[in-house]
Amino acid sequence: MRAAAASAIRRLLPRYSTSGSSLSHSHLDNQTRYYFNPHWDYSNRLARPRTLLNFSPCHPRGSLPSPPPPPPAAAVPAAASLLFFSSLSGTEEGEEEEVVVLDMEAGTVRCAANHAPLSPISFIERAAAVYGARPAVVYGDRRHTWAETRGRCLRVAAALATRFGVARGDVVAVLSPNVPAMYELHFAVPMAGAVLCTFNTRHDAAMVSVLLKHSGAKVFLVESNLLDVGRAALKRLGESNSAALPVLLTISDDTDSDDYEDLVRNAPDRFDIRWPADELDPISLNYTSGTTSRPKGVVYSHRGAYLNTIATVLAYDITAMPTYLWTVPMFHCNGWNLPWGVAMQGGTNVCLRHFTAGVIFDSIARHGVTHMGGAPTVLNMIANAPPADRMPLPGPVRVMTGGAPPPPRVLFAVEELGFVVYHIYGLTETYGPATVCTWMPEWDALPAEHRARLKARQGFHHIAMQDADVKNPTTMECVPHDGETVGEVMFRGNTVMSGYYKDLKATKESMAGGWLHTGDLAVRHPDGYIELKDRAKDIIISGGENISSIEVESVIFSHPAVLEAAVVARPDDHWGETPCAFVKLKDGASATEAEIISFCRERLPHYMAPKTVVFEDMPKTSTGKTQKFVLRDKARAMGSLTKIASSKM
Ligand SMILES: Nc1ncnc2c1ncn2[C@@H]1O[C@H](COP(=O)(O)OP(=O)(O)OP(=O)(O)O)[C@@H](O)[C@H]1O
Repeated sequence: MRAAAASAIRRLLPRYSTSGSSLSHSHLDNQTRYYFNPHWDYSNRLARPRTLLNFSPCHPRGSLPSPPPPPPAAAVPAAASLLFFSSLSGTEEGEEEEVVVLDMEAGTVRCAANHAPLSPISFIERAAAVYGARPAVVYGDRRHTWAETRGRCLRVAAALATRFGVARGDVVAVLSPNVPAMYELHFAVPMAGAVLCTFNTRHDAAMVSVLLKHSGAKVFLVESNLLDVGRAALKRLGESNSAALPVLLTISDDTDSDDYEDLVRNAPDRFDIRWPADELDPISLNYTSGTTSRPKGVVYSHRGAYLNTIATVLAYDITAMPTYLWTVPMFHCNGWNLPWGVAMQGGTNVCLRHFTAGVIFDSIARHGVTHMGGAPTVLNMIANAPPADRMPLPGPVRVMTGGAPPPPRVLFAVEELGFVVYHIYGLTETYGPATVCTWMPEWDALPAEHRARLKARQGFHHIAMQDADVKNPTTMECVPHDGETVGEVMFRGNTVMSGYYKDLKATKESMAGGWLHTGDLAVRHPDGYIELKDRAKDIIISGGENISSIEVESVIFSHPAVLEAAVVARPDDHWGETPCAFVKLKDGASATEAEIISFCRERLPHYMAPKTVVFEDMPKTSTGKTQKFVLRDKARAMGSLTKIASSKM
């Protein structure tokens, strides 16, 4: 629908398809012209109209003309509301400025002076003005200031628009690790009025071609090390698709053979940023991790991205001019909004193509990193870094973790090294971070293990999310705050996605009853904190008892020989299912199946302890999540434990 709306806007107002608007407001006149207000239900004559009219400075105070009577419903042209939205985006030189009368006894208005569509583009505009000479992007020997970065983004936007015909609402796809171009595209693509779609760098050509087709990308930027995948994806797309293929552009460290640098070098000198016509215009299209199913295309708006950026920056205590180390992939929920967040605070982005624990410690020492992020696997990597790779931290380093349940033992271990962990939880559907485990100062005095257990809880919604709750999905009643009753986590608010791309049915289903249904199962503690127990798909039901795989994993993680653990259901003829643990041991460590099982039985009710333990590497998504569906398939293939045992007898 939004695509249809966008093309209708283009037809109605050709100015938006070419140069964009300049946000200048020069002409105010006495002529009053009314537009239909999309917020006014014309079929309901009792609804109080809020009128859009031309502002006239000559109207004496309190004497704005009374609004016209509502037109008959049939007379409202379908395009009227589109005209309304587009007219709010600012006026060109010589055009009229429109004002919405909000009323408050006919004294309040919405106009360019007091309303602009919220957009993260404004963060880089401000960063260039305030922090212009300060470093924005560091990558190897490369350094760009904020003034340079803003200029480069604008030139890329100009080149995309003028050389490749990228128009408002077009999708620009990117397959790249965290190199400077990937950072800049988070601003350049929205500046061109287009929608940024970043792909998971671990996808194979088949998946990339499916996503290219689904997204309808017009331009496809691929980092040089991923060119084989990119080219193979385009080849597959060409074989299965009659539509025009996206233009392929390369991103390379070798600036001489880099299409991206060519865009920067050969862009037109002048380009007006295409600010969103409406703050709900899409800014990005993010495919989910595909942990439980085929990735879904989640649409973010400028408004949601703006709000979630501010909320994330606040939740994570990012004050002015931080140094941020890029260990969260920018392709995942737009790097948890922090390409925009670091600009908001005029910080320095330390970009990395790949990293190990050694690279992390080295970068922290070299650049004075103050903030970084990472899934619990990254924390685990830090906690288990070989002594030769470790370096003392130059100061406190704040690490935001999320994306998967952080085992308390891992939280404990990284905090021992001097990191300060912030635990956030969210989904692609909530622009990444949606809750934060808000830390209470009185908890500092608790024993370390208790602190880690408290920090492993997911907490409360952040300030931009209206509400988070744990509900019975059938009755929609809230679960009691008893730390035991399990329900589904649900969200509502301004940082819930606009919807699934091209899938209105799935969008409506996901938001049934006025809440976003997450599929995550949780309890609420007496202090109100939410604690995740499992994904609905991952819970194990054994002899009628629900077993939280997260709880069993936390215990296995606390075994000194264990590096990683994941627990899934193994079908069982007698119990229905039994817990089956997949375990990866630390280098040089050893443990047997019987040892792990008895370790768990000493710390958990016996029915929760795994009945099977398999020692092997974990299959992972590139966002560091264990692919439990792969492990479930393996456990299923093992067959019923009870049957095997009884046949042995
Ligand atoms: N802090 C956290 N603690 C526990 N689980 C978390 C945390 N953060 C995220 N998650 C898990 O990650 C999920 C969101 O992941 P994401 O949106 O990246 O895609 P996915 O759900 O893994 O993929 P798909 O929906 O395609 O299966 C949440 O629903 C939750 O299960």
